[in-house]
Amino acid sequence: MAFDTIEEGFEELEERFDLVRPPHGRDFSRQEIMEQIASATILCSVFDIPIDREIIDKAPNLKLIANYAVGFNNIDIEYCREKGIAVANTPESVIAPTAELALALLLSLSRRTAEWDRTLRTMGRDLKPSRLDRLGLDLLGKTIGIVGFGNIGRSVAVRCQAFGMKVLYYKRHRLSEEMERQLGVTYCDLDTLFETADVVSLHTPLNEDSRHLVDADRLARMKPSALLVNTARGAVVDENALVEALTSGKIAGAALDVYEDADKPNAALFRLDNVVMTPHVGTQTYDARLMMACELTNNVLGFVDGDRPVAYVVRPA
Ligand SMILES: NC(=O)C1=CN([C@@H]2O[C@H](COP(=O)(O)OP(=O)(O)OC[C@H]3O[C@@H](n4cnc5c(N)ncnc54)[C@H](O)[C@@H]3O)[C@@H](O)[C@H]2O)C=CC1
Ligand SMILES: O=C(O)C(=O)[C@H](O)COP(=O)(O)O
Repeated sequence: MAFDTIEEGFEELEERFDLVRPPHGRDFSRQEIMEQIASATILCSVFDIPIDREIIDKAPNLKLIANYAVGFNNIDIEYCREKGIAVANTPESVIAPTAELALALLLSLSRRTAEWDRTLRTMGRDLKPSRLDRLGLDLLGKTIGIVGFGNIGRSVAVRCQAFGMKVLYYKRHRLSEEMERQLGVTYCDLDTLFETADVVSLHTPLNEDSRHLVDADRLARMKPSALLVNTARGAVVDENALVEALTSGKIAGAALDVYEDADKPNAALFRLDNVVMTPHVGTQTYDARLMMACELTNNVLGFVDGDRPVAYVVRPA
């Protein structure tokens, strides 16, 4: 699939609206948005540019913010409510790709594929591992604890069950026992989850309850053999505490797609071999990009025409 095919997802927007787009291959900067937004009624936003009061106040005609992401921690939701600005996101298209990346990272960490790749490239054909070098971890029979059991968390659960893992989950509002039975998952409180799981995978949005949900105390509760996977948002984890836990052997490893400081990894992480890292690429697939474009377009058209469901985070006033 080529990039042009992804563009098809935005075609109806191009046809219907006076669309102001950034140059091919990059996003508008914050400054550019501030300069161009004065007459806009609809803003299509991306997760890494905060849509805060300062930007919103520059757009007196703004009626809808259509986020090109499911996570909306980049948007001042309360201020949108106050101003009667609707907000929509793209929940459907990100589920499978993000769940797949969580599994890709977990497998890379548990089987040390990134380490082996680096070593093999360095040593070349001379590499002949001894039978006890860099032993990995089987997932079969292990327990995964999923924190935040929404669309992506559940999708990760199903994939882990296919690997023969037991699934514990935590979310703020427990599922019914019948639903837990159907899904084959067990609810437990956060501390028990961190103490019991062989793998902890994070899938909460970033909100006031989840900021630093994984702190020094929770990391200290984990088994020394346990692995942490974060494809949610960087600030769900206290990254300094994580570096300490990884360095001191409190936990065995971490697989990270997101980072606390504007998605830039703490420099210490680069020196740790028990860490696998990707640069926030949960939805970096052709399929996801096309679907996200279609979902965003659908939200905008549904808002304007009122003829189809829209994935609202904040409904129109
Ligand atoms: N790495 C990447 O590229 C991507 C990251 N994400 C992140 O994943 C997050 C989850 O996405 P979805 O599963 O689609 O969202 P969702 O809304 O379907 O599920 C979120 C779940 O977390 C629970 N939750 C909310 N606050 C919580 C808290 N403080 N403590 C514990 N549980 C809490 C909710 O009850 C719900 O079960 C997004 O908000 C986004 O930040 C999403 C897509 C791509
Ligand atoms: O959906 C979310 O939430 C995400 O984190 C995004 O999928 C990230 O998407 P891009 O901004 O990388 O397009």
